[in-house]
Amino acid sequence: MLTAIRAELLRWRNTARWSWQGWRAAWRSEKSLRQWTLANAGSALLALSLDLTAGERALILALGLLVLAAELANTALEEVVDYISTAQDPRAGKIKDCGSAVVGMTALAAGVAWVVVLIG
Ligand SMILES: Nc1ncnc2c1ncn2[C@@H]1O[C@H](COP(=O)(O)OP(=O)(O)OP(=O)(O)O)[C@@H](O)[C@H]1O
Repeated sequence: MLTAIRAELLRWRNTARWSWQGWRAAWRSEKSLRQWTLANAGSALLALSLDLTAGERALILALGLLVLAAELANTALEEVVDYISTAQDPRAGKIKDCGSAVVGMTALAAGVAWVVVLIG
């Protein structure tokens, strides 16, 4: 039992380490991740300083993190496409454009949440 718990803790530690590695690699190469992180920090600061309910704050903070997650997934998609081939192909373009649209949709969701929270 103790061995199984130890193995599971080790697995979590490795998962956290590899996730951090992924974040750092994306941070180095992706200007848009850095820009979204900055925008998200501003949004989070605003959400924490305004007189919002806990639910409203939770929504704004969670959607902000979702934008960053989408940007990471988009980066992963782009890397996979370029790893397979850097040749021009409409399917490669479609994959990249859909990845980009995922980020756009999450950003739109965060924007809509802000508008509804502020205006109602
Ligand atoms: N291998 C490819 N084949 C066809 N079209 C491609 C290919 N690679 C990129 N494109 C298209 O070229 C345009 C620019 O894509 P690219 O990945 O270079 O943008 P990017 O500036 O790196 O995007 P992001 O800001 O999301 O990192 C997109 O419309 C994309 O679909």
